[in-house]
Amino acid sequence: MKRTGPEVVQLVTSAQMRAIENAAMAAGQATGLQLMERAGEAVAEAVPDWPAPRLAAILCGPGNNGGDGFVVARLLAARGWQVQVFAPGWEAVFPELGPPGPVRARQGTDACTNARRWRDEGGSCRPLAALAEVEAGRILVVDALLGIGQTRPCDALLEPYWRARARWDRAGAEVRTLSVDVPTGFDCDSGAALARRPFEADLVVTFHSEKPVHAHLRAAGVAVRVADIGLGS
Ligand SMILES: NC(=O)C1=CN([C@@H]2O[C@H](COP(=O)(O)OP(=O)(O)OC[C@H]3O[C@@H](n4cnc5c(N)ncnc54)[C@H](OP(=O)(O)O)[C@@H]3O)[C@@H](O)[C@H]2O)[C@H](O)CC1
Ligand SMILES: [K+]
Repeated sequence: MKRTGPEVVQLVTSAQMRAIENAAMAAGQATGLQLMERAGEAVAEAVPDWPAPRLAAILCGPGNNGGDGFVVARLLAARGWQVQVFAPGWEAVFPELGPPGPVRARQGTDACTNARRWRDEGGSCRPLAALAEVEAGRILVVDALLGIGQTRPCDALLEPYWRARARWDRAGAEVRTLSVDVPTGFDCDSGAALARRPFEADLVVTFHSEKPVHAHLRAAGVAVRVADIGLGS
């Protein structure tokens, strides 16, 4: 987080963020894949070191936010977490997800590279509806459904999570939540809700600089951490 004064936080819009990323990539400072790996590493570093048994339920959306999620899945599995990925739109990479649905991940993206890497290293994916089968226990939910690219209502994406979350809470589960970059259900530049119940994160890990939505979240008492992913000042 860049401070131009003790109390002033410089916010960047989603368009400015993309311009910064594109400029860094064009200057050869980093590739998109390297930026995504650094983003995933920063999120994994923010994960509490819970004692086992501990499940990380990683919700991976169809864009590069979901790509960050596949990096986090790989890193947490390597650290001994039980990891389950729930990934709408990735049927082309994970046939076990069944026939394609309304959400489609684009092929040939950095996210797709990480989705394939998760698959090739033995990882699997389940539909979001399979959250209903997750036993109540010690659960970390990583929200990598939508990030700075969300633009329209996403209640349908979040509904399976809220249904499972109600069951876990009734069963007394210990649930912690972490959002990658922006909680799903918020517009990055206005902070406006894009869902009746946006994802509620205990912690949001964003990259390079806060966006306007983060100022709203901090004002509402949500913890926001800014990770440096090597995009310079
Ligand atoms: N190298 C990089 O670009 C890095 C990016 N980081 C991470 O990337 C995201 C931004 O990724 P982006 O793909 O631009 O956007 P999102 O992942 O947030 O989502 C866009 C995709 O989701 C679809 N979408 C949008 N709204 C909805 C919705 N309500 N329901 C379903 N699907 C939705 C959208 O589809 P369209 O039809 O709108 O095209 C896109 O497919 C950023 O937040 C970071 O997490 C890395 O952190 C750094 C490197
Ligand atoms: K997110």
